[in-house]
Amino acid sequence: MASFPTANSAAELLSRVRQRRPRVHCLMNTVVQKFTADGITAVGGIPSMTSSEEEIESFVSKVDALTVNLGTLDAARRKVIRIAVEVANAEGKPWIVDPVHCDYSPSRLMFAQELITLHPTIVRGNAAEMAVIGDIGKALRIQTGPEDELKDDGRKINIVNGHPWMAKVTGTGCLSGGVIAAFMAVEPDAMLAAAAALTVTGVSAQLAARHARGPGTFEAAFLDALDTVNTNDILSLARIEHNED
Ligand SMILES: Nc1ncnc2c1ncn2[C@@H]1O[C@H](COP(=O)(O)OP(=O)(O)O)[C@@H](O)[C@H]1O
Ligand SMILES: Cc1ncsc1CCOP(=O)(O)O
Ligand SMILES: [Mg+2]
Repeated sequence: MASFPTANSAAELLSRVRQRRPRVHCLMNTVVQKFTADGITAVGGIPSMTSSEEEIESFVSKVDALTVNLGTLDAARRKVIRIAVEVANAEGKPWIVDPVHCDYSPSRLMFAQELITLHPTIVRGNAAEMAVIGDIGKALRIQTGPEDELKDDGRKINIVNGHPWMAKVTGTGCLSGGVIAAFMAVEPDAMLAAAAALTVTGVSAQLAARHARGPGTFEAAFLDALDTVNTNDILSLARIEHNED
């Protein structure tokens, strides 16, 4: 029987990420490449970021997990994403899709839906994006927001951590996709991995908010907290709720 995520499993998986230092490749929008890479590094992973057609096959072959983010999408990145996903699938590597702004553009929505037919491990978006995405097959569904809702074939989990300043910093959702990929690299159960990743980011945000004055100082304090968050912080602050319905 599948197990349910807990504060203990989140803390254990964070230790695993820090110990194993998984490699995560990010096909990331141009706005938050630096912030996403910094978040992955701070939590203990090793990011790579190229979108070059010549290099993508080699890079995906070298990493442990892949993040596909559809922000600032263009024709060249669509081509590279298709190659990356083919390599990840052929090599059995976990990958996550973030269908950024698919609710703004029919063309981007169609591309997101095309990717979903290729069996991503996880689809994560905000409420507006997840409202239009439709059927995601057997992928783990994550809708982030004031509460993060995670749903697979038998488990429904809410993570009630985080801070409103996360919504005032561009790219916290994109960064969460990178951190989730780092956790998927060390834990095959996508629900346990993603719940741990979102608990760690949410608890880190709460710790950061104690030292910040607004979104600007919060952004730096959040990266600091991803680096220093520890088992005690997680055990005392994690709010992981199991839903029966
Ligand atoms: N009001 C809030 N309170 C707590 N956490 C939040 C809040 N709004 C967003 N978050 C957190 O910020 C991150 C990004 O979520 P969201 O804003 O839904 O994504 P996106 O950046 O893709 O729009 C998630 O980790 C989520 O938990
Ligand atoms: C990550 C992010 N957050 C706000 S704008 C942005 C980039 C999204 O790119 P696009 O405008 O092409 O959706
Ligand atoms: Mg987003």
